[in-house]
Amino acid sequence: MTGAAADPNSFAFAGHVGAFALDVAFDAPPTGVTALFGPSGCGKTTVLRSIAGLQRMARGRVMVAGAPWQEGEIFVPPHRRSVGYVFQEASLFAHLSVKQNLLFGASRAGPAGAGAAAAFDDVVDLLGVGPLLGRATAALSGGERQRVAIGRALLSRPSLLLMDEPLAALDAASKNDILPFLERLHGALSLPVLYVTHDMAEVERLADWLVLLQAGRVLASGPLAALQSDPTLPLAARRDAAVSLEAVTGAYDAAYGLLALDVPGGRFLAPSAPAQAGEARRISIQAADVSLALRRPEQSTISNILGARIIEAAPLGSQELAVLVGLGQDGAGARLLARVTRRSWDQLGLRTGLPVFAQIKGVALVPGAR
Ligand SMILES: Nc1ncnc2c1ncn2[C@@H]1O[C@H](COP(=O)(O)OP(=O)(O)OP(=O)(O)O)[C@@H](O)[C@H]1O
Repeated sequence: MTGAAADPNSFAFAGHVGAFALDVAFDAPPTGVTALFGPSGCGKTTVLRSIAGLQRMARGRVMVAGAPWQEGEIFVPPHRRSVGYVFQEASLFAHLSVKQNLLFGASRAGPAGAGAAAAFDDVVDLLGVGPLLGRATAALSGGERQRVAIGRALLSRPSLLLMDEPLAALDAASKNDILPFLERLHGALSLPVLYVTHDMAEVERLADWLVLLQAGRVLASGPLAALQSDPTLPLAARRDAAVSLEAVTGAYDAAYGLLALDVPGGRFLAPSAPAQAGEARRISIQAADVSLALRRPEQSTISNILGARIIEAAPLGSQELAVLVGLGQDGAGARLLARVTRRSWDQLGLRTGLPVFAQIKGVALVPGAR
């Protein structure tokens, strides 16, 4: 369970809550968003509560930034753990204004000083809550309440931010309002965030690292793209199975509104608003939009046709396969999933190690700057 070299965060719990058995162990990188993803009832909230010390499992180990919060006889009580906790429903103090709610968070961070004042302004800016400071919390929308709750959690200067489905209670419009703030947060914070969700679109927009949970166990954990592209994991069987890749923008073709996006081993073209070259952008490619050919197709309407090599395949039911390909002649580039029928697999004689051409029908730019 050793992760990144610098102060990895590691978590392990085993025990029961009522009849539910939990047995998990995973690491999270020192900064960035780790999504805990899995079906309802798989234990996501129980894991967060155990990390916060609100739940004590029979066995547990919690290391945050190199400090033991739980290990053997050590059990740091919840109020001594440096966590910010954001819940599905923002629990703000109704008798306090927005500013007073935020200051309450800051008061938990220790003595106020110049640094604390700067942090207050930064957090207010980051979350766009400046215009709300004088308001009563009853006068806020759901999305605004969540932004204040996140701000309050951040101002307590936590070593770890826990977010339990912070968008689940919001309607689609409020969700879309708040996602850009979360994305900004992602870029600006140098602390680890554990983010519980069962919405894959949120994972794709916000997460760098993924922990897949199922029935109280960890199915897999690792970098987002590595888990998304693993044809043997349940993610690959979803109709919306997709791989997120970190691309760098190239030239913009204004005549056709197409942006070049470079990834290791290949270049994609995607419809886009004008963009500068040399910017990091996350792109998403759905497995259902990737097909494979033995020869480079000519006279195709598909403009993204890249040389690749088959790395691995796994059955999806009885009629289809999830096929992992690596871009480039040697297959060492970025990895994509292709959903192909068993019939095509047999008729083309596809197999591991075979060079192919991947035809990619749709390349989506994931919203939000990376
Ligand atoms: N206090 C409790 N007593 C008994 N069982 C509990 C308790 N808390 C949780 N459970 C059970 O433990 C299991 C895991 O619950 P948990 O809330 O961690 O799941 P989850 O993955 O967060 O689910 P959801 O996505 O629906 O929020 C569930 O079966 C739940 O019913």
